[in-house]
Amino acid sequence: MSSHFPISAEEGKMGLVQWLKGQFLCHLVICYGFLVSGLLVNLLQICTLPLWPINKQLARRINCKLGYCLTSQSVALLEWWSGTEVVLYTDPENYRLYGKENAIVVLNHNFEIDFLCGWTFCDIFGVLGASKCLAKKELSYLPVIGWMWYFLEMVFIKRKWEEDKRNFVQSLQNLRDYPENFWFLLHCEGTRFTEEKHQVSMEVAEKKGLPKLKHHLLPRTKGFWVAVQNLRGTVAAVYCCTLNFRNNETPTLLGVLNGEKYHPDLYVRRIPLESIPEDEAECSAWLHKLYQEKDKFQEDYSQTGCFPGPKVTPPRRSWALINWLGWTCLLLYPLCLLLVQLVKSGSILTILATVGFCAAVSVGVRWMIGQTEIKRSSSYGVPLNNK
Ligand SMILES: CC/C=C\C/C=C\C/C=C\C/C=C\C/C=C\C/C=C\CCC(=O)SCCNC(=O)CCNC(=O)[C@H](O)C(C)(C)COP(=O)(O)OP(=O)(O)OC[C@H]1O[C@@H](n2cnc3c(N)ncnc32)[C@H](O)[C@@H]1OP(=O)(O)O
Ligand SMILES: CCCCCCCC/C=C\CCCCCCCC(=O)OC[C@@H](O)COP(=O)(O)O
Repeated sequence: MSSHFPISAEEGKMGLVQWLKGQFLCHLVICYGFLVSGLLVNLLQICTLPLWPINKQLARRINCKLGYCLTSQSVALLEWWSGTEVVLYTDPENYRLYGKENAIVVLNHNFEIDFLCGWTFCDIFGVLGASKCLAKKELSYLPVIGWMWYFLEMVFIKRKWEEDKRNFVQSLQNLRDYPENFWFLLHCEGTRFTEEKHQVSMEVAEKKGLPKLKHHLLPRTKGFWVAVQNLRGTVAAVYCCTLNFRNNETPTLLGVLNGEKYHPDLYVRRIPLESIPEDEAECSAWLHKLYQEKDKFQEDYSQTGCFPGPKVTPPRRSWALINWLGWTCLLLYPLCLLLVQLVKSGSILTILATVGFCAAVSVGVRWMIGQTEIKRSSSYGVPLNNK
């Protein structure tokens, strides 16, 4: 039934803006800016190679800034384009420490944009350029983003412990003299939540005599223990982070690109590193208990729509937007000149080449976005003991 109330000018304007955000041409411009600036960032990172043996700390700092130039574009997309506001539930005493110390972040892995929400918090607390993650090896091959991570000393693993352990320990040791404050993200579940993986991991829990989890896969404990042991003295605390979205939202990166606004809530508890057991078996049991608590928070959230404790909506920083607009203007200018030349020339070949270029940009970024989709998740974790 149609409404009899006339829409106001303000509503009309909002409708137009929302319509524009869904248009392919806007997406093409955004993706073009992201890809071309990303390749330029990669190129500049390569140029820092000769600096590493001479002044490693300076090379690292420069790479953090370059990394920020690229990663913050996707933060700007979330905060300014889609209008998503991240809400933080945490102890105000701890809030003051965020961004001022190194930390290991333990986060659930249920959502396609959990990495993007993580980056947004990193930006809010000023650690985006230096933020790191224990990531599957496949991500290191991602054009632009994966190549950038190589210079940011991200830790990649094949999820095969015997093959990983040497490189893993060495990469963690390298972080001991990192010149900037960093957060090291660990998704202890090791893969994204699917019903099938959940069922398999709960069979493992049963065999191990552990309580079943409803909202998480059973955590794999080795990576956490090794990270804690190797980062003692470097990292001050573990941030136990539990992320969920209001109204049962299932956010996607394509949704963000289409300007859809989401409502993420993050509950953060700060746990001093000294309070975590050193012994592997005790540390493992400690992590299982942590996940049982996290599961309870998620269950309560699904009933009440909120996490415990005071909440705050930290203000978004303008840097991400300024950086994004700067790159867009810088890269749109030559593109516009090229298009004008193109129209003037009237050459079919040049027009075809341009259309081909646009199609390649669009397909390339669509493929990258595909990597974030849970339906394309790896088979890790199914069947039982599959690695
Ligand atoms: C204030 C705000 C604060 C914070 C804001 C939040 C975040 C911001 C922070 C930073 C952002 C930075 C960057 C993010 C950007 C992008 C990247 C995003 C995501 C990438 C993430 C990934 O790629 S996840 C995949 C890779 N990572 C991992 O796998 C890590 C977890 N895994 C481990 O740690 C593992 O231990 C391991 C891989 C190191 C080794 O695994 P392995 O299996 O060999 O050993 P384990 O001992 O751990 O496990 C073996 C035991 O497990 C049992 N088993 C068998 N099958 C299963 C099963 N299906 N489920 C559970 N358990 C299983 C098995 O029986 C073994 O048991 P035993 O008793 O025999 O030991
Ligand atoms: C201006 C903004 C430009 C918009 C275009 C943005 C394009 C960015 C595209 C891709 C960013 C790639 C980031 C990849 C991070 C994916 C993290 C992830 O979720 O990995 C999954 C891994 O944990 C577990 O894998 P499996 O579940 O075992 O399989």
